[in-house]
Amino acid sequence: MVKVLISDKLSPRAKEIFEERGIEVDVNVGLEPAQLKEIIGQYDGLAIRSATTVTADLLESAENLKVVGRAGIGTDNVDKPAATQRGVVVMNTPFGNSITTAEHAVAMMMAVARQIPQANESTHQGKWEKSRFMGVELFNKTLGLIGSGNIGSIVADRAQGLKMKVVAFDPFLSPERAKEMGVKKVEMDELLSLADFITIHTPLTDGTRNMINKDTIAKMKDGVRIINCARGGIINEADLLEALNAGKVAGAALDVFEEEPAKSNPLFGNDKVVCTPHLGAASTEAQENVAIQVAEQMADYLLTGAVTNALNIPSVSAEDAPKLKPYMILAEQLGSFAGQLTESGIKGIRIEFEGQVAGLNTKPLVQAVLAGLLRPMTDCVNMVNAPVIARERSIDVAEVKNDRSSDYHTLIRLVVTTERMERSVSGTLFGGDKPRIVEIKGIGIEAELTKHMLYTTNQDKPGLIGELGTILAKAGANIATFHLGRAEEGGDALSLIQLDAPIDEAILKEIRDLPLVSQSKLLHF
Ligand SMILES: NC(=O)C1=CN([C@@H]2O[C@H](COP(=O)(O)OP(=O)(O)OC[C@H]3O[C@@H](n4cnc5c(N)ncnc54)[C@H](O)[C@@H]3O)[C@@H](O)[C@H]2O)C=CC1
Ligand SMILES: O=C(O)CCC(=O)C(=O)O
Repeated sequence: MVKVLISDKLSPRAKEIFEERGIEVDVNVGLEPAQLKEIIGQYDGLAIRSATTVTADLLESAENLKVVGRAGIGTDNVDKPAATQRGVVVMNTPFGNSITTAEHAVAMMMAVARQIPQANESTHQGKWEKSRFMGVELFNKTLGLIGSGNIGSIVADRAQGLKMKVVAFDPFLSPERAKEMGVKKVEMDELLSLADFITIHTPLTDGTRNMINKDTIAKMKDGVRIINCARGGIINEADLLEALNAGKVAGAALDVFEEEPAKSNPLFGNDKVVCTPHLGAASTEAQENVAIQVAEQMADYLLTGAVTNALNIPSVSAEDAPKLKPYMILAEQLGSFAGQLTESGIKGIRIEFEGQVAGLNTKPLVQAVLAGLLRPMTDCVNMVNAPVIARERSIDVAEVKNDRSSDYHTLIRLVVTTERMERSVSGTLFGGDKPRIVEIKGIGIEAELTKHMLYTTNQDKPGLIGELGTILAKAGANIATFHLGRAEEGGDALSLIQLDAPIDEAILKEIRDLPLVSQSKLLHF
């Protein structure tokens, strides 16, 4: 019998749905990691919220596990690459708690504007401190929205109802969507300088971790108020505390913390800080929505193989699957390569299929490219919803097929046009099933994309390889493979270096500071 464990507090509807579908369910909330590891081997499915952390170590003991279902949005508590490697589908429920979380952000903004929690506590103590609690109005103030996806766009709508002006920074926000939302699309620095209130609605990724720090706070208006109902770790808590103490930041409202559960935190006890214990999604309605949705999705997958809202696998029919499998990996890698390098709004992409691949069902491949491309920007993208998300973000997607082969018997080329540039990347299959990159920005290069890749563009001049090697050796970073390509002798060149382990930002900076280097970035696959 199929067996599921619910390891976080979910609405009882989830258990009922599993049971109605003939699935055995255990509910065991609050397990220590070691206890969970001990029992996880019995289960085909694991239903969680944010308290359970699904690590590579846990997955090693999960020999029967087929699906992890997150009743909620953020899946930063799940090691998705490790789950993918073990063939475990990771699903989330991308929309069930968006309204509730947006409402919490608005409530937190009001609470910090009028010091409601502090005034509440004082009044309960019988102090009647009318003059202590002087607030500010929201009317006519500028709200800076960082991240304008599902939750951010609802917050923008509600804030406009309160007659606030909304400016938004989101690399994926198109001018058309900004207009539709009634917000002004701005760059990050402009947002920081304009906003009276700043609210964050991005996932926690390598790109957003520590985004609000000493430097970004310095660019904010004096007396700014900051709201974070997204994820801890996006705001540097030590830097925020310093800015609160210096009076630069007038108040902060935080639902999420660097370390959760947050039992102690340097910001606790600070009179300018309003805190809630990760309550963004905590409404009866949202919890009912996400519990029902996750149970239905997991039951469908476990009983019929149907896939909805999966973050790490494509939806493909059983017949096409074996033929498409190596191409799916290649397509996702090409998208991910371009997505990780893209730092401005994408206007359009063109996917060209040449030779053998042009004769296959390329629809899932387009979806795989899009999912790879959009994943660095949003937790919610999967092979199924990637085209919808691309459409919502006004990204034009064009597909070109040519069954004649050129230099390679089969080739996928991705061309991404952003607000600033056009970038192409192509790949083929070696030996019928081994994905290889064969071209980047018109420059020929042959490389396998593995877990940690250092991508560098530079001028083709003697000495660079030695300098790169020296920096990496000094940092103890082992080079597994080294691939080079150049447009012409002495011209633009690039390298893809496969590393055994990631390198930190300081080493990357050293590489970027080399006179011959124009760009260097660590990519993960
Ligand atoms: N406090 C709570 O209980 C809850 C927190 N969340 C958090 O809220 C986050 C956002 O949720 P949704 O709006 O549903 O996700 P979404 O995927 O619809 O929107 C996220 C947006 O952030 C943008 N983004 C990514 N990197 C960015 C960057 N560096 N700068 C500016 N924008 C960037 C993306 O382009 C995207 O538009 C989730 O990832 C989750 O971590 C979600 C639900 C409940
Ligand atoms: O499940 C919760 O309470 C948290 C929800 C959340 O953070 C999410 O959906 O990303």
